[in-house]
Amino acid sequence: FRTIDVEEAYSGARIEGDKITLEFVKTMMEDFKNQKKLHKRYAFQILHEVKELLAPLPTLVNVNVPNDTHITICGDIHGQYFDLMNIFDLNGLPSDENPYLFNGDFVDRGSFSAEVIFTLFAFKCLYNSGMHLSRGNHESKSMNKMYGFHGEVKSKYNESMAEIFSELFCCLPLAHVLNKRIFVVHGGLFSRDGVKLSDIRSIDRFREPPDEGLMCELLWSDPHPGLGRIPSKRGAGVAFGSDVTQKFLEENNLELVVRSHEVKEEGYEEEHGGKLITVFSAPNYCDQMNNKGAFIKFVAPKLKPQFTKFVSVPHPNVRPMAYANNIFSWLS
Ligand SMILES: O=C(O)c1nn[nH]c1-c1ccccc1
Ligand SMILES: [Mn+2]
Ligand SMILES: [Mn+2]
Repeated sequence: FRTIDVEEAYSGARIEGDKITLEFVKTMMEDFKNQKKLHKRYAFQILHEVKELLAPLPTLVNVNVPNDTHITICGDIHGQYFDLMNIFDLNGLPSDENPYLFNGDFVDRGSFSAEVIFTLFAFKCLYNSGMHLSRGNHESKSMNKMYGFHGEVKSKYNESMAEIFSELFCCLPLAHVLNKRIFVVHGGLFSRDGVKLSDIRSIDRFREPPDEGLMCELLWSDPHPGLGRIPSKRGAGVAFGSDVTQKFLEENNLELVVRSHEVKEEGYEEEHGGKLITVFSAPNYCDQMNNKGAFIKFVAPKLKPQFTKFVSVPHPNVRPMAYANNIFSWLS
């Protein structure tokens, strides 16, 4: 990226002296609010830097939340940049003192996905322990080609940048554990008993999500209110019951599963007798679902979930899926 010159006429956010600063990120967020694009030089610089932070991470990341501090968990954002800005208005900007964990599905569907992911990645570069990112099933090349992110990046930036995003998504961790007690993952649990945290840590995540196995199920599974396992309506992952959640928690000495991946009318839902929480942070999803968004704040040492619900905010007149290039994806 250092070989890309920045024209005099460029009036947008600039990274001075090779260091990403809070001032740069704030200016970039303002530019994005005004539908301005980040200069390719700085865009490639963020992607280069964040790869160096993501690639060395373990596939299962242990996050420590010291006593009397907190962490905020957000679910699917799906390119709804103006609702992401609203979350930061409600709950403060990310920082080492106000850390966030975004639990996958940052992109696709909403037509401001590039702005969402550049903002999340820039905060990761700025405050490494203030921004944690889990992979969702939409952080994948096949989904991005069908549901808009690939087309959006090609349209706003270029094809090579779209390829770099696909590479970067393969570096994202697949799950996090807060204080060795709360398991956070985008999709859910498994088609077999006996999965240990060490099995998850051992997954080779540097690939597109497979159609079956632990990595697929972490990104695709859904809870169901009954017992046992039934086939998933999505054709990937499994629908797992409250006994499956209970057994997984017991076998791994955990207290709670927090996952996302499903729209919820109130933005969140406590299921499986309170042992599993779904949190979804894209309000009025696709400009049509009329759902609320939510985020969860956990304060140590109790780590009792504190829910905040919120409604959607206005956004510029660009419809969801505006960059999807597959007519069938407009029909779904
Ligand atoms: O696009 C979504 O809403 C979504 N979020 N997670 N998974 C999906 C999805 C997957 C396949 C087909 C349709 C939606
Ligand atoms: Mn989703
Ligand atoms: Mn999902």
